[in-house]
Amino acid sequence: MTSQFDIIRELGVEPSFDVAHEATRRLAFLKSYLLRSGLHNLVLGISGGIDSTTAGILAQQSVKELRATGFNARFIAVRLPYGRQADAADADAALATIDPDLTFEVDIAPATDATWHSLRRAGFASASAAQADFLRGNVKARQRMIAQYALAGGTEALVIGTDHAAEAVMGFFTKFGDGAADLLPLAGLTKRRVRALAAHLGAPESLVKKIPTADLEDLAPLRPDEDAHGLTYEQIDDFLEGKSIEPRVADIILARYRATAHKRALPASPVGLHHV
Ligand SMILES: Nc1ncnc2c1ncn2[C@@H]1O[C@H](COP(=O)(O)OP(=O)(O)OC[C@H]2O[C@@H]([n+]3cccc(C(=O)O)c3)[C@H](O)[C@@H]2O)[C@@H](O)[C@H]1O
Ligand SMILES: Nc1ncnc2c1ncn2[C@@H]1O[C@H](COP(=O)(O)OP(=O)(O)OP(=O)(O)O)[C@@H](O)[C@H]1O
Ligand SMILES: [Mg+2]
Repeated sequence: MTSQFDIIRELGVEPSFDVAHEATRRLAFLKSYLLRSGLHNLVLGISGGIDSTTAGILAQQSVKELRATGFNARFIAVRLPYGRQADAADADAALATIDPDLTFEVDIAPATDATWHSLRRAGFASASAAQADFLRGNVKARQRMIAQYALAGGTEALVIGTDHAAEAVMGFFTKFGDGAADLLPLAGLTKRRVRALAAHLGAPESLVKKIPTADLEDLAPLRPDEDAHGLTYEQIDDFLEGKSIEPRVADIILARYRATAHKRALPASPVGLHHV
């Protein structure tokens, strides 16, 4: 049976955290991977949340440092609102901090709505309005993936993902949506460590302290992730940092980890290598 300490090891959460060291290590990772990839650019969706702000600052810094060595590299930020985004001002603040080489804004509403209407026309009916809203949320996350990969394909770029240990342990991402990426510079970090890294890199305090939200549901705009988890990030982070955890909390996390194993693995196949 998988234990708290197996998960800590599997997700690569370090026993101690030195913010300056982590910033340097993660910048070095982005630079060396991009250099060896044969490509030149990095693409990332900027939501106005702290994860994409942090990854965006790292991405912009990494291409700047590569350019200083004579390698031609750029960071391409993408705004991907579904129509009008309630916290658009936070996305503007994130972009002002990151100062990307290039910014695109792609509205995912037409593609999301067209997919949904075609499904309905084909006879697909969801069980309830709440289920429809949830499923449409995952369609939004996958439309964001489609837009980022189209931009990457057309600009010799790699797609950055923002998954970190606190989302990975809960499987809190859309499979092949925001879970799809080429590089994960925040891997292994707890949410509080992402915030510490963001503060170290100069992110505004309002974003460092912002309430995390997937913001995928029309029926619950800006719904805090913690509502969906039924747990706080403090509890999830304590679990991942090896602290002593209330058994009820540990049981919820262990159950989520087991139920979402397929999202952290390659697709299952009969050749046996990729079973979860
Ligand atoms: N045992 C198994 N083996 C292999 N595949 C399995 C499987 N069980 C389900 N599946 C597949 O996985 C699918 C379900 O996964 P998925 O489609 O991802 O859907 P699901 O995990 O149900 O929903 C995604 C969750 O992630 C949250 N999210 C999404 C995007 C961003 C963020 C954020 O933090 O910003 C959070 C979202 O709020 C929601 O709670 C199933 O429809 C099925 O196709
Ligand atoms: N409206 C959006 N515009 C652009 N990218 C988005 C948008 N919503 C989500 N994304 C992308 O999907 C990723 C996953 O969303 P997630 O909510 O986990 O991260 P975040 O918004 O950056 O931070 P937080 O989890 O604290 O809200 C984001 O980091 C971003 O790359
Ligand atoms: Mg968010």
